[in-house]
This record gives sequence, structure tokens and C-alpha cells, in this order.
Amino acid sequence: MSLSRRNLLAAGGAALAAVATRQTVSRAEDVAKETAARDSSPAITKGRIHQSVMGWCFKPMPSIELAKHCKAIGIEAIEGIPASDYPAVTKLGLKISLVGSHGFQAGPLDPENHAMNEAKLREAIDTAVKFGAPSVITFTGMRKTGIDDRQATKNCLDLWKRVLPYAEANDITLVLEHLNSRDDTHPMKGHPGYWGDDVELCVDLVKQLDSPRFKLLFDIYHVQIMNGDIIRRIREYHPLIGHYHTAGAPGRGELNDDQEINYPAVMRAILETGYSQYVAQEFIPTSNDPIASLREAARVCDV
Ligand SMILES: O=C(O)C(=O)CO
Repeated sequence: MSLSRRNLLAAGGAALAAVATRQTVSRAEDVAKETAARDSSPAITKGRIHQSVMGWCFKPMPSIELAKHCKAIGIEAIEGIPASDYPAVTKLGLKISLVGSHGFQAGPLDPENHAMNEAKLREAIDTAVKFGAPSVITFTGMRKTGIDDRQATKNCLDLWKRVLPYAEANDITLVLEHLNSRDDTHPMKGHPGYWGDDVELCVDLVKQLDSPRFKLLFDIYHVQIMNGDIIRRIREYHPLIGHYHTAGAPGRGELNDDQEINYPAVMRAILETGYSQYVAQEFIPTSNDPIASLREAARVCDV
């Protein structure tokens, strides 16, 4: 091979290598641009399910930071954050979907909690009115030795009947959350000892109160663990349901393919009932990018 031919081949090889490098760089740039566009464009495009998010799941992220991510994703509302953060998140344009009250442990099943429960619920109703939130959460509380089911029912109904006229007068809905008592692996994956752990029992309490301002908070994750048959129950109880929560089951993680609930089908069933209130994402992110998990959950539920 002549020198000039060798030089020519070497120069050709270098040129090809340069072209390949440029192609690789531009492919990497395209992927980066696509990722950036995906991460900054709304995951929610249909918006037929009005989505919210439970703030506690994303701790220790400050509410305002979570709220900014929600805006970018297309999530409309937020809940489960301190009321002191409501002014900042509403200023960003997010709604408050649900106001907290007395917590799930010390509930009206035990009359010793009644004064505290009533004060917290009234205060929460005032906060809901102030910030335009439609609902306030309530719970039954934990089972207590000496209080049987008949007495627990009476105690709960007595307390809620005391507060309900105030909720009705202010057009705020009290929503009773059913929780699972089976998962004892983590303080927020299940609540062993919670009395309202049978969704039919909660439905019965809601029916006995017989008010459009007292409804069931149907937490899809908790119902799946305790009772299952999610879509049939949604179809059956939808006139009594005032709020929904999500999470993957088992484990209360992401709404991905590793868990057992078919969320798009569940969301379609919810829409078919004519539901127009909020569905709040309430899963505990397991990935090292919780906001990517939230974005994915929002996309999955955007049917
Ligand atoms: O575990 C839940 O879903 C609760 O809301 C308890 O606060």
C-alpha cells in the first residue's frame, strides 16, 4: 500500500469516526431533550379524573415544592399538608381537595374523644370554607376494650350527628375513611386495630347518617386489601362516595405493573358513575425519583 493511500484511508477512518461521534452526541441530545420535554410537560392531558395528591407521602419535601411539581404535572389539587401552607399552595393555583381533622386513631368510637373530635371537625369545616375545599376527613378511631360494635356504632353516629348540621350549613362534605387493618409491616401501610376496616360497615354508617354532606372516602388500596371486588363496589356504592385515594397493592407503592390493581380500569369505572370530585394519589414512593413516580401515577389515572 502506498503512503498516500494509507494516509487517505486513515483520514477516511477519522472522518467516519467523527461522523459517528457527532451522531451519538446528537442522539444523546435528542434523548435529553425528549426527557426534559416529558418532565416539564403535563402528564395529565385529558383531566376527566380530577387529580390531587396527599402531601404526607412525599415528606420531607416541602409542600410548596410538591405543589410546584403538581402544577407541572397537571395535578389540580393537594391535601394532607399543614393548613399553614394552604395560602402558599393556593397562590400557585392549586386547589385544596380535603382538609384534615382529628386523625385516624382517636376517633368518635370512644366518647372520651368526642369533645376533641367535634372541635377539630368544626375548625376543619371553617378552614375548608375559607380555602374553598369541598370536604373534611373523619375516621372511626381504633377499637377499644369494653366498646362493642353496637356501642361503637352509636358513639360514632352521635358525634357525627352533632357536627353534621354545621357541615350542611356550610356546604362541606364530611368523608369517612375506611382503612385496612391487615398490613402490620409499616405504620402507614395498614392500621391494625382500626374499627372501620370493613367497607360495608362504613357504608352502613354513611347510610344511617343519610345526608348528602356525609360520604365515604373510598381508598382503593385499603378496600382492595380488606374487601376487594373494587369495581363492583364502586358501581354499587358510588352515590355514597365523596372522595377516592389511590396506591399500589400490596405495599402502598407506585401504581405500576408490579402491583395488582388495574388503575386505568378502576378510573374508567369511576368516570362511568358520573363522579366529578377528586381522586388523590396516596402512595408511598419507593423509587429514588418520587416526582417521576407521581408523574407516572398521574398518567396512569388520566383515562
Ligand atoms: O392510611 C391512610 O390512608 C390514612 O389516611 C391514615 O391517615
